[in-house]
Amino acid sequence: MATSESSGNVVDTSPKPQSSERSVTVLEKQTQRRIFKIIVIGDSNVGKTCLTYRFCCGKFPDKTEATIGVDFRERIVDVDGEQLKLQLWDTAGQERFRKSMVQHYYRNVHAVVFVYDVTKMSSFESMPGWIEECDRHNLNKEIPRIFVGNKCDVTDKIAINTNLAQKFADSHNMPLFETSAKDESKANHVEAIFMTLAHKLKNAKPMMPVHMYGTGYSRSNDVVNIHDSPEKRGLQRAESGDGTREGCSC
Ligand SMILES: Nc1nc2c(ncn2[C@@H]2O[C@H](COP(=O)(O)OP(=O)(O)OP(=O)(O)O)[C@@H](O)[C@H]2O)c(=O)[nH]1
Ligand SMILES: [Mg+2]
Repeated sequence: MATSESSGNVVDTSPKPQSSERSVTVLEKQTQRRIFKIIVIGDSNVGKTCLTYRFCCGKFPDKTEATIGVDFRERIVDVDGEQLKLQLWDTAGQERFRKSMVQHYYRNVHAVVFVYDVTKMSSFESMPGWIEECDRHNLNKEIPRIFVGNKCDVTDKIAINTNLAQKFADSHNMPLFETSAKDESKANHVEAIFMTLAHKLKNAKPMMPVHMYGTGYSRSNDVVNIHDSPEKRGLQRAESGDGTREGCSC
C-alpha cells in the first residue's frame, strides 16, 4: 500500500505517546525514513512531467510547459512495512534548459527512469544517447534502471512496437513498461513503474550520507536547493514560461 505524503495519510499503528514525547517520536521517524533519488530522463515532450505528476499527484496535469532545469516531486510509499520517500527528479529534456543542471541530476542517484514516446521514433532512437550520458557521469551500473514507453493511449500513432522496445530493454538489462500518463485506465501501470523501483530500492543500500537526507539540501553539499529561484539555481528562464514552478503543485 502506498501513502501520499501530501495527504498526510501515513499509517501509524504504534501506541501513541503524549505531547513532547510524541513530537520526538514523529521527528525520529522522519529522520530515519530512507530517501531515494530517482531521475527521470528522456527527450523533451515524451511526458516525464506528466508521469511524475501522475504518480505523485494521482492525476494527469491540466497543462504542462517544458521543464526548466528540474522539477521535483516526492511521495512516500509503503514497501513491506517500511515507508520510503521517493524523490523524483523530473528533468528537462531540452538541452538549453538542462545544461546548467546536468551535474546535479547525476549526483547521488539511486535509480533512473528512461522515458520515450511510443508515437515518436526519434525519442526512442535517442535512448542510447541518454544511457551514454549516464555513463559519462559515472552512474553506478548497479542501480535500478527502468525503460518506459509513454503515450500508449495514442493507439493509431504507435511508431515503436513492443518487440523492438523489449529487445532494446533486454540488451540493457532493463524492464520495459509501456504506459500512458494520460489514460486513467493505465494509471496502475504508472503506479507499477515506481513501485517496482521502490521494491528494488528497499533492498539497496542508501548511497547518500544521512545528513543529506530530509530538507537540508544546500549547494555546499553539491545538491542544488530546488526551492531556490531559477536564477539562483543558475537556470535560464524559459522564453514561454515564468520559470518559477517548483515542487509539486498538486
Ligand atoms: N496522449 C498523451 N499525451 C501525453 C501523455 N503524457 C504527456 N502527454 C502530453 O505530451 C506533452 C509533453 O508532456 P510533458 O510531460 O510536459 O513532457 P516532458 O517530457 O516533461 O517535456 P520536457 O519538460 O520538455 O522535457 C504535453 O502536451 C502532455 O499533455 C500521455 O500519456 N498521452
Ligand atoms: Mg517536463
